[in-house]
Amino acid sequence: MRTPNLVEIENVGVRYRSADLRLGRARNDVWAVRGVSLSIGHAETLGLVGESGSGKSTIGQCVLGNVRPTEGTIRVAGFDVGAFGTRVPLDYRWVAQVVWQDPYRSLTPGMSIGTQIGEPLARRRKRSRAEVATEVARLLEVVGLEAEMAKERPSRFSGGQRQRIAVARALAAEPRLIVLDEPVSALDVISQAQLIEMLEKVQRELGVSYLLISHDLAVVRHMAHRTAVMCRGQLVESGTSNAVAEMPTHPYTRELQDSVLDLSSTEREARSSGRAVPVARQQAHTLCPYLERCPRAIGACERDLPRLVQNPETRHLTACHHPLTSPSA
Ligand SMILES: Nc1ncnc2c1ncn2[C@@H]1O[C@H](COP(=O)(O)OP(=O)(O)OP(=O)(O)O)[C@@H](O)[C@H]1O
Repeated sequence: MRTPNLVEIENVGVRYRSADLRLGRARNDVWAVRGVSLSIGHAETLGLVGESGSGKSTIGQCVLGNVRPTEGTIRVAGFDVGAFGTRVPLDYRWVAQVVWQDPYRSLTPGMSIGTQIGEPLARRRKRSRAEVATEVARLLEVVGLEAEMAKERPSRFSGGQRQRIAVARALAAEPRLIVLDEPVSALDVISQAQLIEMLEKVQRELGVSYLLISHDLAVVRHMAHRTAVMCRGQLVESGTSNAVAEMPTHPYTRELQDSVLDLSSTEREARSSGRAVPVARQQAHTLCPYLERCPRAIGACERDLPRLVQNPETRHLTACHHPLTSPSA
């Protein structure tokens, strides 16, 4: 039976054990994400935005089955992904694939791209060499490259072309979901636009879903049907991409929009003045993750963790005691 959502993430928390602690010293575990609930529909793109360290990649790794959540559940196409052991089952590799920011993470430098795209094809089902070659040519065409390029190695290609090859390799597994972890941030503006257009075309034609991880709200707005905003491991706002971009209700989302670089204005200010960047006061995520930087903080913010509630005007969810569209904003 086809469920309404391909991906269901419920109340997920991930605690990393500190790797560099020597025996005899107290553990200093880090909750990278806490209390995160998200869903992704069939043929839908969910954009996950937030500054560096907000927990986006951790969510992506959980969805891929590479990181096991400490708490909560993750279901993807009927797989209980959160319950996987140390090895991701092969069957699940045909469900979820990834394209990294740096295509060299997905591509092997010394191997022709045809061999690399063909490898999952041959493993997925029995095919003759000729069938694999035909399918590789078709996939290259799907991502806007020429069939003859199959015999070339990755080093011959530009960054944008390498990302197309990485997408073709992911598509060879015939996945239902592709995690796109900062797929365009290493590219120039023109290559970014071309890659986004290609990914959208692939989605329309194949019905694949995307989890798009990015620090760039503009890219996410353009490509994602819905946007979820993360701040220090917590979800602070989510809704349709247009609503979140046009009428952000969480002050952190507004700050992200106003940031030109991948640094918050507070951090830029702090760095230029030599002040220390404020660190989260609470590890247990019992208060708003944005509290110490928020220009709109009120008494309630010092007392309780704001829950995600639906904004009556914009219809999207915001976890804020003093949201931007409240009457007193
Ligand atoms: N393997 C790990 N061990 C310990 N801590 C980790 C590990 N991976 C991530 N973290 C910590 O978890 C938090 C979230 O990191 P994560 O990479 O998920 O954030 P992000 O939003 O994807 O950041 P970036 O955009 O810089 O990749 C950070 O504080 C990070 O230092």
